[in-house]
Amino acid sequence: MMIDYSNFYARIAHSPLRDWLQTLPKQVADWQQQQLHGDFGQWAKTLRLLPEVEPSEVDLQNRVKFGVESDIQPGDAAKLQGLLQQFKPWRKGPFDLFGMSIDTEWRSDWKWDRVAPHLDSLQDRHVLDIGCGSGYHLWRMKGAGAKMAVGIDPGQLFIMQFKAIQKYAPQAITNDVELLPLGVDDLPKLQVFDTVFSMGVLYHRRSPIEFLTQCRDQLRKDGQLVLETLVIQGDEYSVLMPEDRYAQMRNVWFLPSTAALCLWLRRCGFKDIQVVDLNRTSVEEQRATAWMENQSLVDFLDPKDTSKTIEGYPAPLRAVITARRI
Ligand SMILES: Nc1ncnc2c1ncn2[C@@H]1O[C@H](C[S@+](CC[C@H]([NH3+])C(=O)[O-])CC(=O)[O-])[C@@H](O)[C@H]1O
Repeated sequence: MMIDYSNFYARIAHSPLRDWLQTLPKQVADWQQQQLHGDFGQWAKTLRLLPEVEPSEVDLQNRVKFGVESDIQPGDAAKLQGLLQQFKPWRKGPFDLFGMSIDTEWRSDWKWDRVAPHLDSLQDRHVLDIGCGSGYHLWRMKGAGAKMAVGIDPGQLFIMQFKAIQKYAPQAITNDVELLPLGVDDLPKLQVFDTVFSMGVLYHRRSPIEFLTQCRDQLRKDGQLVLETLVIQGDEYSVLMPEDRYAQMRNVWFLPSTAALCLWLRRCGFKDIQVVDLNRTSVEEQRATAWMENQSLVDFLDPKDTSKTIEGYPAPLRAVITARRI
């Protein structure tokens, strides 16, 4: 029932991430022993049943695609589809495996398209994605030239989905892209990453200032932060805290204006702070699909006025902000 991260530990032993080995293996071992989700055993079994298939083609530059239809026997294709459906709901993607499209709730590729033009080159960089979900963007970071793309996320179904996709990545890539079962509070101050992404996480944190400080503590000097989060319209003193749910999401705490967020970033030790994108989330970008059959954004907006959530707050508006560590 264990997930084996020993290849990853060996991979980072001779990399700038080597100091992580002082805490990481023990944290992961404790997690495997104590904190596994009730369905984890079943998920691990599903993972082991996935058919062995070698991809003849890989595309991480325009999409996340491993293999084409002719790489896989029809029987195995049906088996693959059935097994991957056991990891529903698939929220972040889409993924293209041997001609099969995993059509996820989110078009995470659209988010990538908004972020990518504003990145310092990822060529040969060590990159961290805090709260990476199923790891869709990790693959795109690798596709953009990163030496290593490492994600952390405590969501165990996301980890299983990532492992299922990773199984079909060629060996040369597999070792450079990893998702670790950690929350942001589990990270030591590594101060080594060239780029730190955190997309869709800040509003889930009770203490956003502490969170921004934790992001900074992973960056080397002059390293780039890429922050994507929900914002509201307003001046530098405007911040929304929902009374309870926001667009039906629990655990939503602070939605600042972009001006307030820039102020927070200045106070947290960042420079070169730029709001590079502002986007109202559309019901085409976040919607129910065959791979995520639950309710989605259209159900979370006021049917009479879609500029509002069903709770009466401004509908989701997302900003991308880049900054560098002082
Ligand atoms: N303490 C924590 N530490 C790290 N991650 C956490 C923590 N708590 C929750 N998460 C993770 O943060 C992610 C937020 S989703 C963004 C995914 C991707 N980045 C995207 O931009 O599409 C957006 C949303 O669901 O609202 C989830 O995968 C959580 O498991």
